[in-house]
This record gives sequence, C-alpha cells and structure tokens, in this order.
Amino acid sequence: MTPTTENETTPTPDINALREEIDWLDAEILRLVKRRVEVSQTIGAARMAAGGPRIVYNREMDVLARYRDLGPEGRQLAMALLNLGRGRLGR
Ligand SMILES: C=C(O[C@@H]1C=C(C(=O)O)C=C[C@H]1O)C(=O)O
Repeated sequence: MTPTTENETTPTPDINALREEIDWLDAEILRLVKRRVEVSQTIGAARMAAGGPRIVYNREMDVLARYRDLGPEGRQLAMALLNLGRGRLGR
C-alpha cells in the first residue's frame, strides 16, 4: 500500500448531489419495474389466452439466477418482480 502524505485529504462526498442521484435512480427503477410488470402481464395474458400455463418455471429460474449476485436480497427482489408480473393471479 502507498503511504499517505500529510497533504493528502480524503475527498468529501457531495451528499446533496449523491442524494439527487439516488432520487433519479429510484425514479428510473420505478419506471423500469412498471414497464416490466406491463410486459410480463402482456406475455402471461397472451399465453393463457392460447391455452398455455400461467407460469413458466424455467424462465422464472433464469430470472432468479440473474439476481443471485445480490445474495438473499437479490432473490427477494427477483421474487417481488415475478409476483408483480403475476398481478392478482399470483397471490
Ligand atoms: C413473462 C413471462 O411469463 C411469466 C413471467 C415471467 C417474468 O415476469 O419474468 C417469467 C416467466 C413466466 O412465469 C414469460 O413467460 O416470459
């Protein structure tokens, strides 16, 4: 590790700017989640109208795998997304 000199300072994070970024990120995440729900419900309705199943487990396993990086919370997040897509039928 490089030794620090007396003149080196740790930069102070700009909390207000970072909070603005968080607000923006949350708005984007919400927009994307709402779109995901729409797409998932459209697929589900079309499949069921054609006599297919409500749930496709291998696709859902792929979705769960995508969030594995985030650990147990990733699983909860993926499950929440899947449940949102199921709407009232999934409850
Ligand atoms: C969207 C689909 O329908 C359902 C919803 C899924 C999802 O929200 O990711 C995945 C699989 C299906 O259970 C699909 O089959 O792709």
